[in-house]
Amino acid sequence: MSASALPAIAVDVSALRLVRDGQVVLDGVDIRVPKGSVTAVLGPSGSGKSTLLAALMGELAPAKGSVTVFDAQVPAGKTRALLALRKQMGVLLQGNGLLSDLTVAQNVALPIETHTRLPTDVIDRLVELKLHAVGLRGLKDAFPRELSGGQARRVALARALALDPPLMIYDEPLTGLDPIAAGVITELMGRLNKTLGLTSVIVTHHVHETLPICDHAVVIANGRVVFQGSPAQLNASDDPWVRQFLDGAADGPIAFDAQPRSYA
Ligand SMILES: Nc1ncnc2c1ncn2[C@@H]1O[C@H](COP(=O)(O)OP(=O)(O)OP(=O)(O)O)[C@@H](O)[C@H]1O
Repeated sequence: MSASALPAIAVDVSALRLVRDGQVVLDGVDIRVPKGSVTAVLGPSGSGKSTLLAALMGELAPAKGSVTVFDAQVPAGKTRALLALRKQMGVLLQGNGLLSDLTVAQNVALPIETHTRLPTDVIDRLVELKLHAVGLRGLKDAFPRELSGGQARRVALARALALDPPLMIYDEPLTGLDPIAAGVITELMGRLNKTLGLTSVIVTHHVHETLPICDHAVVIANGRVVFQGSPAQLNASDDPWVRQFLDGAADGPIAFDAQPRSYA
């Protein structure tokens, strides 16, 4: 699908209920991710952000409701249809998942070699372009153990971009990085979204670092969406759930040690 043929809503989550081990994690969740946006999915630890991503990637089937990505319902099970949809998603998960025995270039080449039959010289050129996009062309022959945390995350980002997916999904991309490396990754996520014409969904609790590159924000708490709108609207919100999360207050409606709720 060419970028211009994509629908205006990249990800549409409707009346979604997600259950893990008999416990309702999310219920009645409606989220619309506008095409071309950088959308932050925010919420306290254990609120269900990663569980939502699992549904987006077809790893967890809805107990109720639906998830569509570029107008296609996310298929259940490890089907061919799911594989095809997953090729449209570049995913940067917590931990970089780089293979330690492979060089930087070999790590980035892996998805291209797996999913295409392109000749080696074309793959080499594509890898060079992806590494250039994250500012690491000079490190193509390095091994993961020789990289700093920020460099390793940039390599993982180049690999996530390898197949030119129109949708990027980031799960806690700033975790474990020092403030400078976190700033570099944040700037890259925003710049790549713009220059490559992507849609990005960033799951994070790094609110203040991430919001400046976002044009849409969703806050999840207590198993539901408590806010959806622009970063300016988020900052202006006086909703007690939103305020407690943004201000990092110990007292408020969000329980510090929330128990999962029973599946009714
Ligand atoms: N694989 C799993 N099996 C069973 N329960 C799970 C599983 N993964 C998460 N949960 C439960 O689902 C709830 C939501 O967890 P989830 O990891 O989605 O939250 P989160 O908002 O991503 O948290 P964090 O910010 O700490 O990563 C928690 O109660 C958690 O214990």
